[in-house]
Amino acid sequence: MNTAATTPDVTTVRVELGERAYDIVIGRGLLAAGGKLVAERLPKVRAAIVTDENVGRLHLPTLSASLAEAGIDHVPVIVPPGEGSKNFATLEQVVRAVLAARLERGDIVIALGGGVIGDLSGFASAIVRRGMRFVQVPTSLLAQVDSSVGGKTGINTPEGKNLVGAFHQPDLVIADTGVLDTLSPREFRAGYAEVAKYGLIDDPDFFAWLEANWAGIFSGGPEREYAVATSCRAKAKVVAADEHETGERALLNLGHTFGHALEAATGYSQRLVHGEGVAIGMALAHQFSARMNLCSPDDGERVVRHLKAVGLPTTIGDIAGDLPDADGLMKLIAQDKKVSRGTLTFILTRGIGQAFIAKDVPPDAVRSFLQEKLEA
Ligand SMILES: NC(=O)c1ccc[n+]([C@@H]2O[C@H](COP(=O)([O-])OP(=O)(O)OC[C@H]3O[C@@H](n4cnc5c(N)ncnc54)[C@H](O)[C@@H]3O)[C@@H](O)[C@H]2O)c1
Ligand SMILES: O=C(O)C(=O)C[C@@H](O)[C@H](O)[C@H](O)COP(=O)(O)O
Ligand SMILES: [Zn+2]
Repeated sequence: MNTAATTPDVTTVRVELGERAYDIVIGRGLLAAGGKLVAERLPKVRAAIVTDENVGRLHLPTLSASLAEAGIDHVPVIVPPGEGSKNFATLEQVVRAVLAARLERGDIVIALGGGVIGDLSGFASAIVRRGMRFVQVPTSLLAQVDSSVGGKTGINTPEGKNLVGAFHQPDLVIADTGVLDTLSPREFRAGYAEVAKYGLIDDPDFFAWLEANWAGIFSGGPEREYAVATSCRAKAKVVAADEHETGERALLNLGHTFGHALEAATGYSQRLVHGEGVAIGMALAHQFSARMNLCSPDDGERVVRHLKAVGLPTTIGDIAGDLPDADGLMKLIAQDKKVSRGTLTFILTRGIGQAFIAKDVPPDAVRSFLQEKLEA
């Protein structure tokens, strides 16, 4: 069970994981209270703040001042922005900087940034001294609604997305919804794909609410806090029930089997950022489900209509430049972590909000579906 306590300014969602339970604190302007929130829960720690050049320029001074005010000694570790930083070289940079600062096992790594920074520095915190404490300060919409929660950390390799990593839960998540005001429209849209995902998995009412209210999320109205908190509650519930993805957590992978293959195929570059891959992947998952007579084609059309309305890509053809052929994409899909004894698992659907885990999906059906989509 997850509990949530709401005040006018701050919403707290608890991730119920026994002795590793933690709070997600959500509200506008929380960055300046970051030091206090950390000190209340983790007294007398030192910290490394890992961030990227963009977020560091915009938001590091506020967090740094608030840590100093709370008496938390800290060092910044700044890496290049973008998916390309989820690699061994940047992991080494972060690990070495944390060691050089002589942080102890009980000290903290703070991820100040989007999902790239969270995944990268979370993995560093999992392996330095066999596991340090970790605080997520997510600054992208995607990180606030998804990647900062649940403890999946890791890096990419040319073979595939997130293939090297560890489950390592944070001790605290501080989501200041105000910092999203500086996010580019493209990155905001990309993060929105993961918000829509929660509706499509098992909450058709939330999807319908999003269809009616998405503009308020983008413009920074109260809809934004509601969408972040609803997404965090949905994710916290799944993570509490299945922390290590032995079962239902795989539902959070809706759209990701296709999406991750497309991200690898585009070299983890700006040609396709993660949330865009997820948007295309969710459209494909609904269309493939209709092809397999699991849901109505109308469901796929509704998903595409909404994702397009917010400006997200929905087809493979929306990706600029060359892509591998269907066999090349199938090779990438075969590296998916849901593959078991060589058979493919996809998250498919019986309709809006009715996703399910489909094992033993016939590869020939996927290949011919992809062939058709590549030619469209
Ligand atoms: N661990 C998980 O459960 C999980 C879940 C979803 C996604 N992910 C991972 O998250 C990554 C994608 O995260 P992302 O979309 O946040 O990408 P990102 O971290 O690359 O951030 C996107 C861009 O926005 C910039 N940015 C971030 N916050 C900003 C702000 N407030 N103002 C201005 N610019 C800002 C960054 O510098 C970057 O250029 C992928 O690697 C994906 O695999 C992990
Ligand atoms: O937390 C999860 O579980 C998810 O699947 C969330 C996804 O949005 C996220 O992209 C995750 O990193 C994908 O996990 P992976 O195990 O397929 O790498
Ligand atoms: Zn994702």
